[in-house]
Amino acid sequence: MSTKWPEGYGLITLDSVDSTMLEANRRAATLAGPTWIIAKDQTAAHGRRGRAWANPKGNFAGTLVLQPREAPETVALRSFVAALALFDACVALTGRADAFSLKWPNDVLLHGGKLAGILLASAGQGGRLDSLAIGIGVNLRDTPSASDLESTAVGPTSLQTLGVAIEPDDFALELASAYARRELEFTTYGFGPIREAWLAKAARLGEVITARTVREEYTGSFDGVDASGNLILRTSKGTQAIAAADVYF
Ligand SMILES: O=C(O)CCCC[C@@H]1SC[C@@H]2NC(=O)N[C@@H]21
Repeated sequence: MSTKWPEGYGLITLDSVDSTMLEANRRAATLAGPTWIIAKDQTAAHGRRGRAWANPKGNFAGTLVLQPREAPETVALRSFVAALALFDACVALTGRADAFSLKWPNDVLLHGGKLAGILLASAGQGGRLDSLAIGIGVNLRDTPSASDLESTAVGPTSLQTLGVAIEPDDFALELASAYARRELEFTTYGFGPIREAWLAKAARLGEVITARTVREEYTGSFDGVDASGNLILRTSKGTQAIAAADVYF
């Protein structure tokens, strides 16, 4: 059976935009339901911690805008929901479950290289969120050049390296459908099954990794992810639960 656009999800497609994240911010108040904003080209795409995101045409770039009802800490767990949906879409389109893995908090790796990144941004006031924007970039065809990346970053890769040519529109359909399924799982059963599924695909679980926060660096055994989505690292100074960091292998 061919994949269908998920019921209840809107779609806005743009030829060119500065960033689908900025477009999501401009449009959020006018959107009544979950909506994907997808662009063929972005002129000012950005990633986590304000880094530039290279977005050559032929790769996938989109932002899903949601109107969440939960507390902010629950809303933030959608970073794992989105990562799993990305994983699902990649497997559905390539048939290669063995090739992909997940890197905390929300990168998708292909044979250990960075295939896709996710960026979350929320808007709201007084402890209540009015909207959540989940930005997703996937190297379908091209990878950024090494000179555009930090020397310590995981090297980039693309789906093309698997010998499959996937058009952005086809990827969008598969991703939107996978996201809708994972979102339903999350809102019905909570974070538990999402966390289990994420851990089953986690890269370097049980191995020694380094997490760099704004102020500190921790190296230790990657013991898992807790019920709040924190990275659990067993270090020589004890077990650390880390809420936000860049991870290095
Ligand atoms: O790994 C990261 O740092 C996250 C990268 C997120 C990039 C996507 S591309 C679509 C959306 N628009 C942006 O400007 N950023 C996100």
